[in-house]
Amino acid sequence: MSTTAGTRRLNGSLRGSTPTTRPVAHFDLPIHSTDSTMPVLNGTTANTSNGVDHPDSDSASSSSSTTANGSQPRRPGMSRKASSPMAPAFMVSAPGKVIVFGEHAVVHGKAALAAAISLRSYLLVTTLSKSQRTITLNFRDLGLAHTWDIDSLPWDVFHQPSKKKFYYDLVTSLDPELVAAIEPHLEGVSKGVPDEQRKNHVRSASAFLYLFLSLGSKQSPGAIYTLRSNIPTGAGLGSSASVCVCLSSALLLQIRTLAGPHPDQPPEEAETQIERINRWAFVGELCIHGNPSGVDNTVAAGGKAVIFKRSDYSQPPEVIPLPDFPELPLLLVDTRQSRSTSTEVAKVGELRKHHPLVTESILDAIDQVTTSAHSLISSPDFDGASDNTLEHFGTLIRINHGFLVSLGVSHPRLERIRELVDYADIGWTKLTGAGGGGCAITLLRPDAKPEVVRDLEAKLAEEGFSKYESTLGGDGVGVLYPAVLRNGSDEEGGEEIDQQKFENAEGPVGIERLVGVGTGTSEKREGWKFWKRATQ
Ligand SMILES: Nc1ncnc2c1ncn2[C@@H]1O[C@H](COP(=O)(O)OP(=O)(O)OP(=O)(O)O)[C@@H](O)[C@H]1O
Ligand SMILES: C[C@@](O)(CCO)CC(=O)[O-]
Repeated sequence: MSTTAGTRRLNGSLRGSTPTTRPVAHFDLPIHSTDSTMPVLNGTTANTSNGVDHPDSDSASSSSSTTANGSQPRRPGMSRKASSPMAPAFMVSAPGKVIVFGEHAVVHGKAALAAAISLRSYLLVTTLSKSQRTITLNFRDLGLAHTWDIDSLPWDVFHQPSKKKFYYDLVTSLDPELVAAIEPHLEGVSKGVPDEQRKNHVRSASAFLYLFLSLGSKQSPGAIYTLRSNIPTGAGLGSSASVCVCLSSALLLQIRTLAGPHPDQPPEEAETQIERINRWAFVGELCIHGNPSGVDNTVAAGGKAVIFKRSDYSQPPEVIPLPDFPELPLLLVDTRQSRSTSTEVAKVGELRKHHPLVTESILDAIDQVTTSAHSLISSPDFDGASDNTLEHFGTLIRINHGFLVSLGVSHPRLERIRELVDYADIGWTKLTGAGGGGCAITLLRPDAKPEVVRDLEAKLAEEGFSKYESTLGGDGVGVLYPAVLRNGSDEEGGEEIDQQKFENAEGPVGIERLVGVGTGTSEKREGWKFWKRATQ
């Protein structure tokens, strides 16, 4: 199989260039919809005061609180129809990822090889009527619901001429003054929720607010941002990056700065849109992680598989798309041991500080492993199904895991998965993502007997591990605008994905069945459009 070998510095065309004309979305985004059938979500406005939850107020429970035990809060009410919303509801979706080679090393400027998975996050944006001046985060998986008054947010700080960033800017670090301006607005988020859980809520809320204040304005329409994800949180599968790509693309669409996606869109133009989304998703990742490399959001935005390297953080990364990344027989197993990426990344940072030479050698060796894998799949006679190729690839997987153990980012539960696979002698295993728990990938030997694989899977289940079905190398960020799936003919109209249906969809299968894109849906339902990464 062939691979495109050309390295491109993404963003190059965007960096520092101020477009003379403001790009207008090819999207047909009506600002003042007259669609009176659109449900208007009203429960949000009455319950806020300067964006702080009122856990003891009756009304707050419906819109701006998180239940103390972390269970799903009651959703924003849908009881009353007011004036028409400012725009129809729309949905965006982005995939998670697996890192096949190079996690952690990539934070320190080395290469990584990563691919999109078919587990995805979905964000429904429901725009409110003109009089409703609030924004609500309704992040169902976390049980986070919070509402802010738009007018009470620190626009003056974000819009100072020396601070103001534009949608086409390259932002590579958070501005401490802007972070400080947001902090008071995070104080009311999920008060009363246990500390560990609350930290997750605050991280997600801070990513949202930073992006909303950077990209929006005081005139932004009120909206409800409802997120559901089929990617397990904190499992190494890029859940945070997928969420950040959804937020970034939704906000950029709302301010009409994205062209497409469109089936006839020239690849270079699609690449520019992906990059624009990716840049702001990285800013969201900075809020959640502290020190991300950007590989996760790059894969979540552009999909497929890539080699990624960022040696200079003030510059865009080098990204080499791998359009013909092979369909590898991978087993994806979750330890169900949650951890935070920022903690694991910090551990390696500490190790590097105390043992600079040794740590640098390990990181260099991981780089060699990634380079070797890249050369293998780029070679003209590469055959992803041949025994020799898989043996070579598998050995690299095993070696990479060993280095990650040396860096101190494995976990006894990850080692248990590896041990069980090694005993069964059916493949090569490594942790994927940040480690410290999370997921492992196993590349199965071509001659692995189905009954042995079945026995292993049963054993893994018995010991409390779970397994995910996922294909690699799928689409990146996509849009369903408006949030209507056209199942039948035009005369029959389409099925609208409204707030209630989205919130009530049961589990991953129910969500995928409703939205029509993801692992269990063999083909995407009509209406979804994806920006396609240029491959040359
Ligand atoms: N479904 C979700 N809804 C809202 N926020 C989420 C969701 N999933 C993840 N997050 C945010 O991302 C954080 C977890 O990110 P973390 O990087 O630790 O895990 P990950 O992205 O799954 O793993 P990795 O970075 O190793 O791939 C959470 O604390 C939360 O702030
Ligand atoms: C551990 C890490 O390399 C991968 C997390 O998916 C962190 C990063 O690249 O940001």
